[in-house]
Amino acid sequence: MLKILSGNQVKKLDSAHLELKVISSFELMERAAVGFSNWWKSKLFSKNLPVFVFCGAGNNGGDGFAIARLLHKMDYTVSVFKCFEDRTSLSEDAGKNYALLSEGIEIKSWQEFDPTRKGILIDAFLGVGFKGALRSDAEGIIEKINSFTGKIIAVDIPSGLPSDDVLKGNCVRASITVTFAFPKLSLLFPEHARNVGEIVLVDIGISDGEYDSFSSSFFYLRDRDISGFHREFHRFSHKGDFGKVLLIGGSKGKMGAVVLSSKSALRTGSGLVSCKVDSEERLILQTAVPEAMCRLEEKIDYREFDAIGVGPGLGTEGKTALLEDLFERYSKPLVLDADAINLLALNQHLIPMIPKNSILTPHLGEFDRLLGTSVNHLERLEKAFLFCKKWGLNLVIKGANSVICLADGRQIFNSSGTKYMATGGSGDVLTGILTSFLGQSYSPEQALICGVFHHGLAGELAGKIKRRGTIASDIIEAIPDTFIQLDIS
Ligand SMILES: NC(=O)C1=CN([C@@H]2O[C@H](COP(=O)(O)OP(=O)(O)OC[C@H]3O[C@@H](n4cnc5c(N)ncnc54)[C@H](OP(=O)(O)O)[C@@H]3O)[C@@H](O)[C@H]2O)[C@@H](O)CC1
Ligand SMILES: [K+]
Repeated sequence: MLKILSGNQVKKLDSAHLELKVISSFELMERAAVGFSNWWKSKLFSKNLPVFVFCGAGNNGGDGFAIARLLHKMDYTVSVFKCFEDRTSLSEDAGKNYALLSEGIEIKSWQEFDPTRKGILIDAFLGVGFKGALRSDAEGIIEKINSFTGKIIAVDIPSGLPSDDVLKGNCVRASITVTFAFPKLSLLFPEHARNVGEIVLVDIGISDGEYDSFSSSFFYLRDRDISGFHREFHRFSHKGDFGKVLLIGGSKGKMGAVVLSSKSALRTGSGLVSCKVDSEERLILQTAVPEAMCRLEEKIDYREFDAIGVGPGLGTEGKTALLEDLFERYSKPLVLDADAINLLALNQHLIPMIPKNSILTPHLGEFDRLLGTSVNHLERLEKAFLFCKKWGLNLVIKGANSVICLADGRQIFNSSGTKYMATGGSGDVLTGILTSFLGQSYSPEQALICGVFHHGLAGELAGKIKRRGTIASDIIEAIPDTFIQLDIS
């Protein structure tokens, strides 16, 4: 997993890398620009569209000059718009790249830019070196950039966005942000989605091991990380190895939730899936998911099960005793979702009884009900951190870039997923996946890392075909393909 460092650590990481690899900071900037232009090439942007590169005086601007040079070489019509006065001294590497701009590249001042022109704008005005409140001259530049109606692509971070904090002032509204080495923390906050757009991560050759000496509790989860967290099964594996799981949920009018969770547990590989549902409603489940069994007795021996997920469609009315009884009679980590979380919010005295290392999967509304409203995502992350540490629990804050908050304090941002997953039942699918992995003897950490990533990937695969028409059942149908895509047997 990639560590997410703070803006202040970026310079130190760079210096450490330059020392280790004996390359110059100029070469590192060149790698960033080459990485950007390789991504650009892959997007096949039309050469009929002129490219406007807004460059500041620091190294972010230096990236911009280098990108302008490389795109010009690729036969694009490139103009550079200087976001600084002629008397301003540029950072050393920005100065070198400015001097390398070839003749065919038009160089103008930002005031001369006509925002009604057609083209693509590259924002290399301010990067992670932006500090404090925006100066008034910078405000004007950002307003000018944002008045452009075409596509805006931010280099490293949209100008004006602080790398580790919540946006307080004005900031470039990019539709794509191409970020170097690791995604800056603030790119992953939901309140910045309109400024950041799609995130593209460009590798600049800093290996994972080089992050070891930097401390951070934030991580970024990518597809290459996943196979290392999976368990392997062999020829002699039997149904029992794949786990016997129980899902508790489903009440009148809410049976769909447990239908989705149980199907998703089966598609994730569970050997045996049983459901504890209201007995009058059982036919719905048995018709929709014939592979699942119904357990209708009042007092189930929970110890029969390798894993239990509770909450989808459960309802809250008269269900507190069920939860309390479950906590008393089952000691393995549980998956708690939806109404199980709502019940905990209403009965906070039950929280200390939750089996250690259990997993809670609130969406933002459930999170607020459980832990109170937060003014922003940073506060939400802090609340989750304190909650997980205090009670020895794990929690997923669901959303774009869902965050896995582990009991040991690490917070892992997921990279898979799509806007098309914002559909009813998507969370019930995650509950099924997580319960299934726990039942296959994955540790809660393994189950979370694999489960959250596979869930997002299944959504991506379904969304590619169904777009806005994606429904939770499509996500379930795509789960098997995620194993193929990640080459997990
Ligand atoms: N490993 C990596 O990730 C690599 C990183 N690289 C790149 O380097 C970037 C970081 O470069 P950096 O440190 O030079 O700072 P940068 O973002 O250009 O900002 C400095 C400029 O901002 C200005 N400024 C500051 N505050 C301001 C305010 N409140 N309001 C207005 N202006 C303000 C400040 O002005 P000054 O205060 O000096 O007058 C100065 O002009 C990074 O984001 C990435 O793009 C790659 O090249 C290679 C590998
Ligand atoms: K920028």
